[in-house]
Amino acid sequence: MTLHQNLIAGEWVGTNGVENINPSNTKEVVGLYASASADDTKTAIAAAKAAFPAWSRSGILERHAILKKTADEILARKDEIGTLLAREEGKTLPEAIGETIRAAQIFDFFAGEALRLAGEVLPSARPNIGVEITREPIGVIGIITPWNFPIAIPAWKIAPALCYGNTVVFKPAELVPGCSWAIADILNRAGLPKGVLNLVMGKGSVVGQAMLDSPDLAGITFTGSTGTGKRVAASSIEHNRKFQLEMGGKNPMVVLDDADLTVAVEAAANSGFFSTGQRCTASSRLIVTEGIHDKFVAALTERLKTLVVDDALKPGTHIGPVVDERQLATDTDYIDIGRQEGAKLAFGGETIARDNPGFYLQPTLFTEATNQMRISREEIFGPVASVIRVKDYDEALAVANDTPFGLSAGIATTSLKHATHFKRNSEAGMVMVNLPTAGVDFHVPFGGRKASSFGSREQGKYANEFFTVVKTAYTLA
Ligand SMILES: NC(=O)C1=CN([C@@H]2O[C@H](COP(=O)(O)OP(=O)(O)OC[C@H]3O[C@@H](n4cnc5c(N)ncnc54)[C@H](OP(=O)(O)O)[C@@H]3O)[C@@H](O)[C@H]2O)C=CC1
Ligand SMILES: O=C(O)CCC(=O)C(=O)O
Repeated sequence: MTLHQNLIAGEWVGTNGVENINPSNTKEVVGLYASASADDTKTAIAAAKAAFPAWSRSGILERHAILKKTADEILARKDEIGTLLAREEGKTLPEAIGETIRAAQIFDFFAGEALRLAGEVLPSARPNIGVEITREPIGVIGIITPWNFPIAIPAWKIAPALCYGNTVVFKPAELVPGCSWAIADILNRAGLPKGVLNLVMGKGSVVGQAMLDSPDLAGITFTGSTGTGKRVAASSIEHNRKFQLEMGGKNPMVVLDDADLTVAVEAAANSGFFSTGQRCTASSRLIVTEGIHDKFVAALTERLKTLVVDDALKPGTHIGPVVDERQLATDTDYIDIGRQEGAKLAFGGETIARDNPGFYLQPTLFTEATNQMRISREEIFGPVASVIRVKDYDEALAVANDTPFGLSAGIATTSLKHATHFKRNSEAGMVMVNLPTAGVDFHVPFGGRKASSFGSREQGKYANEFFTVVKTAYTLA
């Protein structure tokens, strides 16, 4: 089997490989991917540092052309890369192709942004002096990504980093190196100069830790668990560098008495269970007012019965497998915790055997949950959601905001008054009205509040707040 190597200083290197396993069929090896050492990581950081002066002064047409070429190739290969994504992560093929198209759109967007780099010229408060305000790249950026969006999250960190003139050391999650290798290969062939993007696949405890320990990274952008996020924060404070964290969510979906039942059920099914619930924007807290509660639970349960859990590549599959054995154990542990806490198991709760050995779990719905239970407070990251019954809108809003997290929040209602009030008063970074809590656009800001996020927003033009630093220059005329 071909070994997919790391890209360090423009060379493909690495001899030892790790098997990338398909969670839909654990007998299938998707590919063999190199595993970098701490020393390889230091070499990659040194290469990025050496490449920074030239890349930071590169022309905007060069940056535009490379990002555009990358977007075009990803789009042209969407079926092939989408299939790879589905095989390595387990989301269904339509979801995986959709994510691949989104990655292409992100590269395309930042190809355009490279042509729109701008500053400001202001008169000084003093006569005969001009003031220029510009944004400069910050240096070498460390990018650490999770397994749940193997191409979109790398794209939305790499594309702006390069667009604004930074160089990159990129460590994807060891579980899903395939799509990241494909991006590095495409960017390399699109003409990115040596050392500007370095791919270091390998373990978080080795490669990721070597990045955290380096004094030469000017910034780290991270998406993943709260625990690792805190390590990124602590090491960044120690090394005086910028950092940006996207971590967990415990996103509420409020359903009011006046909701359109079909809209509410579709939004809840999508938020809670599509992509196997493995989205930081997933909703696992369905907060439902008394008048619609029983009808909503009955309709959602009927909807869950129609969802097919099977191999990610099989036509007709709605929910693919859980990503690996460890995450499956987390999910089933939480299902046990929910039962012990006294929530009522309304649907699912069991692992399922399919033709191929894989990590298949029924979509699982609890009712009679309270917002104090652990299943309502901790991120599960699987296809498990609970219904919390509330009296009215005011209580629903209070429960929705009563969480350590603040990434996304949804409401299903036909009341303009409640929708407007919820948009203003939800303590989340992203609010959805009559839409799932997950599934965001590629060109607008993404991020949360409280324990969900730290630092400036990702995506869209707001990405420049992290990837650049402002300079104010005064000139005597
Ligand atoms: N907000 C989100 O989008 C996500 C949230 N999560 C949450 O996190 C839980 C655990 O998932 P998990 O994959 O373990 O998340 P992690 O935070 O461990 O992984 C995220 C990234 O950090 C890397 N990493 C791990 N340890 C270190 C370290 N010491 N220094 C630097 N980098 C490191 C990982 O590498 P490697 O994988 O190679 O070890 C991976 O690339 C999930 O159940 C879910 O609750 C998970 C993924 C995404
Ligand atoms: O909801 C989405 O489309 C994005 C979610 C996401 O980025 C995540 O789960 O990490």
